[in-house]
Amino acid sequence: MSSATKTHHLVQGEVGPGCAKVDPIVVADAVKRQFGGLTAVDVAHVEIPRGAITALIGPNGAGKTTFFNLLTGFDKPNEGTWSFEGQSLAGVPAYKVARRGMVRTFQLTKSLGRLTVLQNMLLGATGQRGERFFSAFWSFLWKGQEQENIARADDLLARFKLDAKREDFAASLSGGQRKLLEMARALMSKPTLVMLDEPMAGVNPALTQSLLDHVLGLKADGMSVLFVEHDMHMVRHISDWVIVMAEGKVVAEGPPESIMQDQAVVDAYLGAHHDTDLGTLTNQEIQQIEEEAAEELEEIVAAREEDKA
Ligand SMILES: Nc1ncnc2c1ncn2[C@@H]1O[C@H](COP(=O)(O)OP(=O)(O)OP(=O)(O)O)[C@@H](O)[C@H]1O
Repeated sequence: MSSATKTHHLVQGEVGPGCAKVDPIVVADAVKRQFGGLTAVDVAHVEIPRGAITALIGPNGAGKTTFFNLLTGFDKPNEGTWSFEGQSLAGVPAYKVARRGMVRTFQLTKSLGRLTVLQNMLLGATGQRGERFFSAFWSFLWKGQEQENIARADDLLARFKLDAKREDFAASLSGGQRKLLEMARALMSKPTLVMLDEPMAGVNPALTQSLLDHVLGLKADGMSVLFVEHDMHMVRHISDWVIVMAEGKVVAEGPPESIMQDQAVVDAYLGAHHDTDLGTLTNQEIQQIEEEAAEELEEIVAAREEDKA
């Protein structure tokens, strides 16, 4: 078992919600997303540090997944600006965001389970709705460098110890192996910022350490990581920085050891979950939103294809 080497000195000036980072990779300003009368995201200012592992935590419905979707171009805010590597990303579609180096993981949906592990990495097959969506998404990124893609996929499968599963249906993988496949797939496009959506959900405790090691490995390879997670063990042990959202806003941020004792954090959780443990929340909502995001991307892809025709 390896232990996490924490990255320090991430902040410039005072620590608190919206504080400036020494070297931010993402900067968001006044980003707001409303659904009808509900304000899901209302982030005044936030900066994600480069070269570090940042956890985005908060109670169910805090707006974490919506914020993920906004940053990565899978959803559009009502207002606000944000930049990645110093360049504005407002209005940039998801596949272009990914091409620029900001990639998020996707949960392995039912239809992707009917593809092999290698096909999942390449996502070249067509047929099912989900497959078409991914195929279109990734083909924009890659533009037909098939041999290179297979070589890269094989390297990644070996690194994530999934090479023996190469020809197996993804549906036959365990929960932990699926998470590894999701991570490996995200790395296909050589990202600089990897955004992991609940990497611990559905993972058998026996595989927990291996998963944590792989996330630490991303940082060791020079990538920045932002993850949404309810598993406080993971947050405490591998994150260098924690950002807390509640009711759409950033209510606290800081290093994990101090954030866990922060009154604003305790209040944010207790306010929404009087009877829930920090570590036992469900990820049902995230799945629902991902499906909605997938539908939206499909529309974007369809619109692009119409443009080309
Ligand atoms: N497409 C949508 N239509 C209507 N309401 C939505 C939509 N997407 C999200 N919401 C609402 O926005 C709020 C924020 O949801 P979001 O899923 O971003 O929170 P979260 O912090 O990721 O929660 P969880 O930890 O449970 O996944 C919730 O009240 C949710 O019901």
